[in-house]
Amino acid sequence: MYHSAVRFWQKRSLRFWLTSGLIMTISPFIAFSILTYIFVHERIVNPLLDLTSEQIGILSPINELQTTLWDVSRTVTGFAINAEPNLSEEYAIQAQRIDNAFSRLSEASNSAYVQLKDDLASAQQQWLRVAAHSEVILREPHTHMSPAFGSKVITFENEISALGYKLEQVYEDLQQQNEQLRHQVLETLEFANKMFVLVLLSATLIGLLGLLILNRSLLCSMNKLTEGASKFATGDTSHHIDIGTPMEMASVAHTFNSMKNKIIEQHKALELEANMDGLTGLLNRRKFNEQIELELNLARQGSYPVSVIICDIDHFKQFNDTYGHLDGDEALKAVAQTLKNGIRDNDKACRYGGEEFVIILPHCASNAAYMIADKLRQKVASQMIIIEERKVSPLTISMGVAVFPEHGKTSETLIKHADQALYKAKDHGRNRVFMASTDC
Ligand SMILES: Nc1nc2c(ncn2[C@@H]2O[C@H](COP(=O)(O)OP(=O)(O)OP(=O)(O)O)[C@@H](O)[C@H]2O)c(=O)[nH]1
Repeated sequence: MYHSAVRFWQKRSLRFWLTSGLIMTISPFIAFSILTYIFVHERIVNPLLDLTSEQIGILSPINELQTTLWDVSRTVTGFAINAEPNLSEEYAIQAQRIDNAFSRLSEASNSAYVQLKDDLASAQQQWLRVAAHSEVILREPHTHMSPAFGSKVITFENEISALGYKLEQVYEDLQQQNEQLRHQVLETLEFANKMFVLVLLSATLIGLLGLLILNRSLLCSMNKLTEGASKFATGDTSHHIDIGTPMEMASVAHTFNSMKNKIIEQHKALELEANMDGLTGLLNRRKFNEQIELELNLARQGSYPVSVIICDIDHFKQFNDTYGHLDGDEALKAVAQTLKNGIRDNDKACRYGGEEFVIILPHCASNAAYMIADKLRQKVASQMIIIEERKVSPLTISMGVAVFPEHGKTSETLIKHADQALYKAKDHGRNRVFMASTDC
């Protein structure tokens, strides 16, 4: 379990870690904006909305009060004019309704502001006065309108008008405040919503921008580095990793490029060493075997001749015996240099072994090959060997020439025929060139 969890995390990419880091960085801002949004709703918007609902709850009983008050006014003045006894009962119902409305109002305005409570309390006092006046009028057993009764009715009308006016004032004030409050709540709500969306959007945009910057600066460079390294690992040595930014990655890329160039140089040096004969500087036998196959393949495809010349220094044992092995090495180097200098750039001179050399001449038919071989032979024969700053007699070489395809179609048969021609040259007195015969 622990190991699989470790493996899971180890397999996560750099992009994963960067994205996670970025999300973790912006998440406090998002959390903060969500909490602020909730806070604004819970602590500001919702209480304000409750308050407006409460005010609406107050407006309706006030409205009912106003209507009933007009009914009372009609009932009492009606009684004063007509003295109908059933109006007293009607008044009692209306008064009860007003009392109920006042008690509902006092319950509903529990958390309302002080001014409203004062206004309602004063309205209730006024109502008590109106009720007292009403009861006095309704108790009066009159048959005609006396001046005293008339003055009571006028007082009642003044009181009830004042109460009606007062209630209208309270109603309008409350309605106005309610409108203002509702407007304020809606503005706050709109602002909170806008801020919330703005914070969320900017956090997302910042996150995306951060990802984009990281992607361009780090991940792209990282990908270039990985791509360069894998190309190099698969043998593409020409690919150059080009990273400008960030500085650290550019430095890694520069170091990688330098390291790659160094490895290429070392590889070339090793390859050269592996293909070269240490003493003479010519290609060695291993490289010759590779090269002859290559040239013969090309010649088969291009249908052109390839000549092979095998050379062997004459009486080299004797030279060694006379001057010593070290001077023999010097002589071998001198002969090798003469051979190399006497051929074209496309031709290949190799040390076949001991004091034996082999030369590959692509695009060279038998006549030309013979002439080249003889020219080389003459050059070697005419070149004085210098031993310890004194000239000694030149060495001579014997040579056998075989040509693809007339003397052989494979490297083995070509070498075999060239070798046989070389033996003939030795047999016929050395320092000469022999062409392989087609019948051997
Ligand atoms: N100094 C030196 N001598 C070498 C080297 N490789 C081979 N030899 C010598 O070359 C000589 C070859 O002798 P042989 O095979 O008898 O041939 P030769 O004396 O040249 O006689 P022919 O080929 O018949 O003319 C031997 O004495 C080898 O020791 C080398 O790298 N350096």
